Amino acid sequence: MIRDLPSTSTSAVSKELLRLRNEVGAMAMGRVLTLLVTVDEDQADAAIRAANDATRQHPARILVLVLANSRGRGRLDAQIRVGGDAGASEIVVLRLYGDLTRQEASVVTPLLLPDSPIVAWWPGEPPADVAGSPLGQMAHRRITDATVCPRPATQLKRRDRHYAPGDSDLAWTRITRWRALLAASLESAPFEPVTGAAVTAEPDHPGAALLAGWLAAMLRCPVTRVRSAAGSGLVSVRLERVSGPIDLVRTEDGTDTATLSRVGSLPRLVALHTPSLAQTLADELRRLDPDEVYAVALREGLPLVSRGSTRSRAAQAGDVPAGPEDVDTSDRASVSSRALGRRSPSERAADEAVQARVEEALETARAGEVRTFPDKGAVARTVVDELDRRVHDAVATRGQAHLVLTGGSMGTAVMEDLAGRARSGDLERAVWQQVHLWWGDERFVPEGHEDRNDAQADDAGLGDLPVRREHVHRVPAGSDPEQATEAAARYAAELARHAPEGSGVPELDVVMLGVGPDAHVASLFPGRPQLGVEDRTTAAVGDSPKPPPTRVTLTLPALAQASAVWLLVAGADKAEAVALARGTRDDPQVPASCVRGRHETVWWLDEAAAASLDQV
Ligand SMILES: O=C(O)[C@H](O)[C@@H](O)[C@H](O)[C@H](O)COP(=O)(O)O
Repeated sequence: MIRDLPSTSTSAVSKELLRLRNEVGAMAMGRVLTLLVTVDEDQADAAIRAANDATRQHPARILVLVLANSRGRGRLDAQIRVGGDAGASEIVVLRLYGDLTRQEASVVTPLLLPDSPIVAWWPGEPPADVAGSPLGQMAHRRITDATVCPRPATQLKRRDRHYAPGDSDLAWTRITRWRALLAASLESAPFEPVTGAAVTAEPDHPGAALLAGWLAAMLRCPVTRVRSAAGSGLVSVRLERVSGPIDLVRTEDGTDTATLSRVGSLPRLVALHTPSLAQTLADELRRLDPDEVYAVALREGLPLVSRGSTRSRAAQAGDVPAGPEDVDTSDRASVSSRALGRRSPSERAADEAVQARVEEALETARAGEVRTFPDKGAVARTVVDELDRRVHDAVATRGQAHLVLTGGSMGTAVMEDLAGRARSGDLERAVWQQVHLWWGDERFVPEGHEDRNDAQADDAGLGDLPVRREHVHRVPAGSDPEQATEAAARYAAELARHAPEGSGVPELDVVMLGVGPDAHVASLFPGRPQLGVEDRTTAAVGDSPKPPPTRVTLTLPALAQASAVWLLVAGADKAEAVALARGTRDDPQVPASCVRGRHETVWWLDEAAAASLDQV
């Protein structure tokens, strides 16, 4: 049934909806979500069809706001579709004219279903700040589609800059099958790390960019984007491993299949099931919780992806597959997704099962791995072993390394072990002379005062390290609490002086953090305002619950830029804090739950500090 309401009002539309509900029956009560669609006139029909098809599995009220001519008198033309081709949904098309085109939120508010989740979808170019837009602020989930926008790379940068939990993009949804196939390919022997990856696709392909970002975040290895010809879409992915590459290469015969080849097994043909717009949207509507893996791929992985060469040059160099492997195509008909028609629920469930395993692995990796040792000394020795390796890697690749030290007894234990190795000649001088040392926090007391973290490091043997004096970056000292803010600013300026263009801190290779019994890290204490600082790399602390009261600390944005965050914890008095921090995430009452490295987070624990972990 279709009911047209020209030059109407939202209250008239609301009344008509109610009348139709009674006329058409109780099915209207089965709505589980409100889908808000904002679209220009020329995309309206396609968007309505896709939204209607996508909600066949999720009965919804679909409010389609068509921004017609923004000039002239304000007017609202409405059309209500229920039953028949509207399937299990009810569709309300609202054509806005004049100044109404700038009042989307006030037009739709009276038509929202009470107590039902709201999903906003922009089939065309969305506002720059999606979550901050009037409709974005109303929605629990916000769906954009960089694929259909001009300059997709710019769109992804905006998605990152204005990201809020609940955002996702259909370019990401479309590569679900590629992600499932790649994840599955790593699920069987030989089990070995991926040492590098290359994603080949046409220039500015947002799905390829997000796929590359996901690989960079998940595999924590170098990932390169290789450019194929314009219009070639997403072409292939290569995962490099010691035993040989895994290649997923789309076939070029239009059957929506790919060849998956890996050392030790015959190349096989797999269906790609490239989803239609409606299927892609339906996939997105199945989940109302924030898609954190998308956020990781977009915000942490994508910035790590490097720009490679063209496909032909990379293929000549053997860095990417030249084309699909020769495979036995006799059973192609049974594999092509066109032959399969829509994916069977079991196949979709299988994909999702693999995705869930991969995402669980990713989440564990992001929460941080735990390494437990008999005692504090063993923790310190192993930390220094690994630290020396990281320093060598960083100096070998970038010519320098930046380490952030911690105070406390763990900080002292690490420094004592380092100094011992320096005195016995076990620290390679030429390498460690390129190392810069910083502190994660400092007590704001006079220079040389025994309470200072750097004074305790000096006492532990810092001067024996083959580190240049000018590379030891001490937080400015003082005694007047009023000067702590100025000291924090000077430390921030010193960090910025050694930072790459546009960043506030140097490329921090390893940040070491002690954890207090209250789960504080650096001088970020539970519930304190410094945890909320987003626009500075350092902050002054005036009333530390742990003496001395005045301090300077790195902030979470600074710590979050670290490649690796190592939490060094020993002692039974920390066991509860460790369990708490590992059992939650980004809780300002648990500062240790708010820090993680871009590539790695490791909890280095003695057995006493790990004692409560198995009870989480
Ligand atoms: O500035 C500080 O007060 C210390 O740096 C402190 O934050 C320390 O790192 C933790 O309390 C863990 O101490 P332990 O290393 O002794 O466990």
